[in-house]
Amino acid sequence: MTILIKHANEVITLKSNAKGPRTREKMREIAVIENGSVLIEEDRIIAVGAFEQLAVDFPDLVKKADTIDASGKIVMPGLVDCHTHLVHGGTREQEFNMRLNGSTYMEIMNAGGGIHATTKRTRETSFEDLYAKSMQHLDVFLKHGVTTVEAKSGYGLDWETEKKQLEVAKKLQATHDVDVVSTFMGAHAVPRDYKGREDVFVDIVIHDMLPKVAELHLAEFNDVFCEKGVFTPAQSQRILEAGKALGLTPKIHADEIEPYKGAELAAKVGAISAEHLLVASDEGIQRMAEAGTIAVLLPGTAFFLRAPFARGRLMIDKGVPVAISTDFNPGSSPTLSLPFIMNLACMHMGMTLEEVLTATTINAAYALNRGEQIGSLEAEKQADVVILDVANYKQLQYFYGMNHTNTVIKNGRIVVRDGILLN
Ligand SMILES: N=CN[C@@H](CCC(=O)O)C(=O)O
Ligand SMILES: [Zn+2]
Repeated sequence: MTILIKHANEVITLKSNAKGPRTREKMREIAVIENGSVLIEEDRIIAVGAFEQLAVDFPDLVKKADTIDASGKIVMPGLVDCHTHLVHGGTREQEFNMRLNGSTYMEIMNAGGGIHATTKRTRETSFEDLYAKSMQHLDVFLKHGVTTVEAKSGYGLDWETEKKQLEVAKKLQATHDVDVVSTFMGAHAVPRDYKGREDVFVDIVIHDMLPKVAELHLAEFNDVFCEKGVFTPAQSQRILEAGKALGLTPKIHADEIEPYKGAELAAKVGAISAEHLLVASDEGIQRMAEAGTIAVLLPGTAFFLRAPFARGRLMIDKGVPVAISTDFNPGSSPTLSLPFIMNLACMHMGMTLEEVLTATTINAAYALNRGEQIGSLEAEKQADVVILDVANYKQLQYFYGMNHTNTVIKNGRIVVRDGILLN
C-alpha cells in the first residue's frame, strides 16, 4: 500500500543529525515542516517534505498513492509509551479511595495491598482473560496515537505467573497492531511469604527465573523496583548484573518514594534508563548525565499519588536525556492517556511543548533501544504516523485533557480513521 499524507499545517519530523537520545537544546529541536507531506510505501516512510518536491522525486509513487488530505491538521511520529505494566489482573479503586482518606501507597503495600493485591489477582486470572483485557487496553492506547508500548511483568512473583504475563505480551506483539516490547520484572516486590528472607527470593530471581526468561526469549529488558522496603541497591545491582550477563538490558525503578541512590546505581550498572526519579539526588542526576542514562519520567504517578514531581527541568538542563511515559498500572497510574501525561509534564515538571514531544517519541524509542527504527519521521524509518486534529503543535497541550488523534498509520496501514479503530 502507498499512502500520501498531503498539505499538513505542520509535520513534526523530530529529524536530527544527532545520534542517540536527544539532550539539552536538542530536545527542543523538533524539526517542523509547514505545509508538509509524508510519502509511505508498505511499512516504510519514503520521504517527508513539500508535496511539490515529493511529486518531482517520486512521481510514480505519488500518482498511485491513496491520498489523505491533512490540511488544518498536524502530523507526527506515533507516540511511544516506554514504561507500562500493561498485563495485569483486576483493578484497585478501593486503594485509591483509601489514599484519598489518608493512607499512603507504601502503607497499603506493606499491609498486603498494592502490588501484592494485583499479584494475587494476576495469579488467579487465566491467560485468555489477561490477553483479552490487555487487547482492550492496547486499543485505547492506539486511539490515543500510541504505536509502541513497553510491557513489564512483575505481578506474578512466581515463575508460573511471570511466564504467563510474558507470554501474554508475546501474543499481544504477534496479534495487535501496537508493537509490544517486553521487560521482565520478577523483582517488582518481595512476595509476602519471603518476608525476612528477601535474599532467598533474590536468588530465585537470579538463578531460576532470569535464565528461563533468556532461554525462552521472553524479554529484552530486566527491571527491578529499587526502593526502601522493597529491593536494596545491593540486591538490585545483583539482579541487574545477572540479567546483563544473560543479554537482558537493565532498567530500574529508581528513587520513586524515598531517595535511595537508584539514579547512581542506574549509571553504575549501565542501565539504558532509570524510571520515576521523583526524589533522585543531584549527584544521581549528574551521574546519569555522564553515563547517558535516559530518565523515564512518569508524571501521572506523582499526580495520582499526590507526590512531588520529578525534576524534569533540572535533568534536561544537566544534560540527561528525558523520556515521558504513562506508567500505566492498576495502582499508581491507571491511565491509558499519554496525551494527558504530556500535559502534566508541561504543567508540573517545567518541560516545554517541544521537549515533551521529543520525550514521547524519539527519546522514548531510544529508551526501548528502538531509536533507529521509530520515533521520528524520516526516510527508511517504520511508517508509524499520527494525524492530529489541531492546527499547530502548541494546541496539543493548550486544548488539554482531550484526545486529538484523528488518524493512526501503523506499519504503513491505516488503523484509526476519524478517531475510530478499524478492524
Ligand atoms: N513502583 C512500582 N511499580 C509500579 C506500581 C505498581 C503498582 O502499584 O501496582 C510503578 O511503576 O508505579
Ligand atoms: Zn512502573
